[in-house]
Amino acid sequence: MSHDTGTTAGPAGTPESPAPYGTGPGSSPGPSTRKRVRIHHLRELKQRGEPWPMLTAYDTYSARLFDDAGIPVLLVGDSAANTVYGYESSLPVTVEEMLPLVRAVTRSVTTSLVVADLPFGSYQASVEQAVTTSARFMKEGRAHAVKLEGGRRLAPHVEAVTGAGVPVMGHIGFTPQSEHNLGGYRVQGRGASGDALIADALALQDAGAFAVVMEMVPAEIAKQITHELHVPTVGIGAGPDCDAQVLVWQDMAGLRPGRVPRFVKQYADLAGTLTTAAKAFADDVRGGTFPAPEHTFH
Ligand SMILES: Nc1nc(=O)c2c([nH]1)NC[C@@H]1CN(c3ccc(C(=O)N[C@@H](CCC(=O)O)C(=O)O)cc3)CN21
Ligand SMILES: CC(C)C(=O)C(=O)O
Ligand SMILES: [Mg+2]
Repeated sequence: MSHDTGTTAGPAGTPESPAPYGTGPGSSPGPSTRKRVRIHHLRELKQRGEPWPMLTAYDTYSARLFDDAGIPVLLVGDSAANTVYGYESSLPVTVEEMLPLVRAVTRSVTTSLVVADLPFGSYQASVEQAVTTSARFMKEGRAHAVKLEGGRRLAPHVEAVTGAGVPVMGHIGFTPQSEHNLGGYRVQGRGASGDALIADALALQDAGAFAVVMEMVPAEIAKQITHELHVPTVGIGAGPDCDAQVLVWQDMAGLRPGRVPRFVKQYADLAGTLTTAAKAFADDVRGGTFPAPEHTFH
């Protein structure tokens, strides 16, 4: 049985109720004219063949900027383990560390749909644990949806969480929380394992997932899965044929120090900009030119 019509997406979208986004590249309608992005809008974009962007966000200023820039979906990723907390991998981050970030982002947006990434160990143990943790992210974090990693084995969890009224985004391919089981940061679904990946994607859709992230998957497999699913696919290192693309914002904006994965495109050099600004501030303070009269109260 398919649960994909969902109970949380509201009335089905019609051609007469266009999505708040999807008016072409570079479109950025003003905040006052935009309504909250809903799951049915994302499916309408898929039906129209219009790719959409997703970015991570972990704090208020970035969330407000991306909301105003017309990014329809923001993910409070467990990549916060790396980008916020400085852990070596995403495994150590906890629900207690993620919840305040989710709350900060949902408090800051008017339009973007906010997805909370469930951290490692907070949902795998049982369907009950998955429902309980998801409810915390909705109730305390005010998220609009949750995301969890895993394929067929997690289908019962996805079905239970969806049944509880919480939209679920799946995540297959390279799933960072399973790094040690997968043998490191490697492309998944090459050769014969491509069939397993297709089965995973279909199982998540049948369990009620409203979208499926595919990370580090060969482009041909990602294209096939995208055509077979009626819910949107979101690629990260999964080629150009996914319905949507996601990047970690500090990777995309060049804030992350050091080498970035092959799937990242850097659209800015925030690391260079911030370093230059910090050095200029330090020089001004040391040289006695800051604060100037205009920064001073009398
Ligand atoms: N800042 C950040 N960006 C991410 O994309 C990200 C996180 N953090 N944290 C959680 C996971 C970890 N992810 C990662 C991290 C590293 C590679 C990586 O090093 N990939 C290499 C090797 C590929 C291979 O061996 O085939 C690459 O060049 O893409 C990939 C995904 C994706 N997620
Ligand atoms: C990269 C995305 C898909 C993610 O799971 C994260 O940021 O944690
Ligand atoms: Mg994640």
